[in-house]
Amino acid sequence: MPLVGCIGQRGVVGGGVTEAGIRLTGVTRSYGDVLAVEGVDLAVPRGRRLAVVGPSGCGKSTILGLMSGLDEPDQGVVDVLGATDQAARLARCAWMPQRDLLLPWRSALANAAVSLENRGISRREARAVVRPLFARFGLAGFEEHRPRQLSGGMRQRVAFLRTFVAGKEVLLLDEPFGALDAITRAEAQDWLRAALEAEPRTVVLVTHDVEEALLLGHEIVVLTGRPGKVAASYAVDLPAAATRRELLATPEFIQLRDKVLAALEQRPSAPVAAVKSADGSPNPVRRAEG
Ligand SMILES: Nc1ncnc2c1ncn2[C@@H]1O[C@H](COP(=O)(O)OP(=O)(O)OP(=O)(O)O)[C@@H](O)[C@H]1O
Repeated sequence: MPLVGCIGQRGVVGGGVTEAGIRLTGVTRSYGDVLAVEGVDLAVPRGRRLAVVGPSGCGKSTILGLMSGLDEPDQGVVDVLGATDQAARLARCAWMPQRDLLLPWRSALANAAVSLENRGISRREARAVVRPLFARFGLAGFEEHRPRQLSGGMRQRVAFLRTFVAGKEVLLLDEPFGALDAITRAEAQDWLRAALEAEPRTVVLVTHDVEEALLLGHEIVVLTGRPGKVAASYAVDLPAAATRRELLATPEFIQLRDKVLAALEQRPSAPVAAVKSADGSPNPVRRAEG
């Protein structure tokens, strides 16, 4: 599998996937006096990738926690692949946090295999499953290295591999590259995108980085400041480009980035065409206009 192939040219939201993925309807969650998110409506078609951006503290991680089944809303419904009860949501979701949380005493291989072992697969079998994936994840030759012997980008790849082999259909990625320097982060984004193109999952990515949202999401949702509400959403429909640099320089990329930034800063931007969910229904969010 090429790690970075031809980038851009994603199918638009509405590209024929009809199965329900994740749907939040009227979701509100408070922590004591703090109203974290209010009346959130979101839909992620199965097999698609939603990027969630918003100001710090607006409830992005709260939304992931609700999807994952680790938390319950005060109001509203969280449906993950047809399941609304907490345990069933937990069973469907794998979570990748910002920090890699690798076990320092375990090799990269043993760390990546941990999620399989947690599912009751023997250590030997788990490692045999994970080992061939190391090359595909750009980690060949580093199987026996301890986390401290790996670069930040490599550690994140091991963490992602661990998340990926957990066998869950939904991947919840909470600022997975937030701790990486700019160059490593760019490589990690290209790599993750290629990995998800090769083996699609239903993905929700929380990020502060608008470029990352454009590069990795099929759709982007912008939240308001706390309490987080959906302010706008955008389909990501970019032209084909041979390289990341070319893609970032296309008028489509620049325009969309400006629209998302404008929505984040709550300043006017050019009108945006309505986005449709993959099942053909309008995604239940307000659009940035103006
Ligand atoms: N378990 C909790 N107990 C109390 N308050 C919480 C809890 N989880 C979140 N909050 C509060 O809810 C609000 C939303 O938090 P959340 O972490 O979801 O925001 P975020 O958008 O992910 O933030 P950041 O971008 O800074 O990571 C914040 O004010 C936070 O302090």
